[in-house]
Amino acid sequence: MRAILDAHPDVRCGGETMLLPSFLEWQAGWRNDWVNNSGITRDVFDDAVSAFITEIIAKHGELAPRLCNKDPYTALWLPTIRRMYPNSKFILMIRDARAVIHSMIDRKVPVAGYNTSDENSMFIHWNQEIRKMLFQCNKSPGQCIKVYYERLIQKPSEEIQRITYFLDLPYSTQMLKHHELIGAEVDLNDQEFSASQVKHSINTDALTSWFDCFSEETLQKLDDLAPFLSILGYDTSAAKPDYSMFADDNFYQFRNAYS
Ligand SMILES: Nc1ncnc2c1ncn2[C@@H]1O[C@H](COP(=O)(O)OS(=O)(=O)O)[C@@H](OP(=O)(O)O)[C@H]1O
Repeated sequence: MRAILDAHPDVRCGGETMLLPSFLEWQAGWRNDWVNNSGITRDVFDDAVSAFITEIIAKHGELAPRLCNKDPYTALWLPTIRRMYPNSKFILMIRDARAVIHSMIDRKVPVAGYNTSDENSMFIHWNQEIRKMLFQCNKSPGQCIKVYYERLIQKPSEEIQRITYFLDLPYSTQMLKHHELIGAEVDLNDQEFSASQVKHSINTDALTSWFDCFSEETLQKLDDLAPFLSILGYDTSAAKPDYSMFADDNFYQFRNAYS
């Protein structure tokens, strides 16, 4: 998603900072003490925190009319970020937890809170995190949209138009060709875990890469471990679900209040 946005002439996301998720967690821990007679009010602390974030985002790449940042799970801090950046907009990327967890295990992506040697606990953790992020996103109408990975890769042009409309940006066909702009408009850091895939045009290869990778026992317990999977419209009854419904023209008409 961030490479697609980077391909827009007015946008610069750049690679993951790998720092902001830990920084956001750290600053939250200090907030309990702001009324400790030190004179550091919430506003003062917000100014200091946002100054740090702005410097990192602005200076870790080229300046552009629109700056963006992509780091995993920053949506957990949506209320704090919204308060500090009232004009900010958020894209909550949603993907089948089975694919997310398979990706973390297979690529050995270290994400805080996930124990890659216990797949059941990973589904439970995903469920907790997505619940919080959906709740925050739903409480931010006009400022947060949900984008389903399974729809983005099957209907890229429609989804990208939806995203640019939400971001109040002109649609750019360059966004469909991010792979042709790597090294120019799109800066790609080979340290990023998915760099080898991002180099390709938008494709559906990763849709089914998790098939046959989980134990039968885990797959049968999914509705207990991660009830948000079916709330979000994923078929938990099949070992090899059909994702074509995410490409339906009326996909958004059938979303429930949460999804
Ligand atoms: N061009 C293109 N088309 C379709 N899908 C693509 C593309 N580039 C990356 N990907 C898939 O995105 C998954 C990684 O996303 P992220 O970069 O956000 O992940 S990560 O934070 O680095 O883990 C990762 O999923 P998995 O393969 O399941 O790990 C990638 O395959």
